[in-house]
Amino acid sequence: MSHVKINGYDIPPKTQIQLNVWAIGRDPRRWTDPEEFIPERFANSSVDFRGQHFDLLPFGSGRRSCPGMPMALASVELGLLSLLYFFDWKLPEGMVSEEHIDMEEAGNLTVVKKQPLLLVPVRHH
Ligand code: HEM
Repeated sequence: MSHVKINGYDIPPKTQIQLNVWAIGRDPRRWTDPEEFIPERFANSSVDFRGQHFDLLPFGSGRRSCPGMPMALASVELGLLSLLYFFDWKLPEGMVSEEHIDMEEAGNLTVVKKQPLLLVPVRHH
């Protein structure tokens, strides 16, 4: 690739660039209440996750985007569906409100929950 200039920044050939998609996903100029868990925000939205909209890039974009996307979608949807369809979920004994769930994050290049999520499954099917 040749030398390019983007937004006033010089990018020499062979530079590796890391996009901060975490920050894009929490940008209040792009998202309403970005820190809130509102999955319905995607229900009637034209923003798609397959790499065509740069507001949301869980699988990257372009020719190096994730080739495992179909497998990832099937695994996540099937896993989540099974957990939600077959079980109700209770807080562990001693925890009275979901506000007590520690949502602190850890990590740097990838982010994980600092404390594991502890819930009690109650089978109902
Ligand atoms: C929810 C699950 C997954 C997420 C969020 C995810 C996300 C990503 C992202 C963000 C990239 C980098 C794209 C870029 O550089 O622009 C990537 C690359 C890649 N992913 Fe995934 N991925 C997932 C699951 C999978 C699975 C299940 C496979 C294989 C079975 C897979 C195989 C790959 C490979 C081989 C690359 C490198 C592609 C390249 O550099 O050309 N991923 N993935």
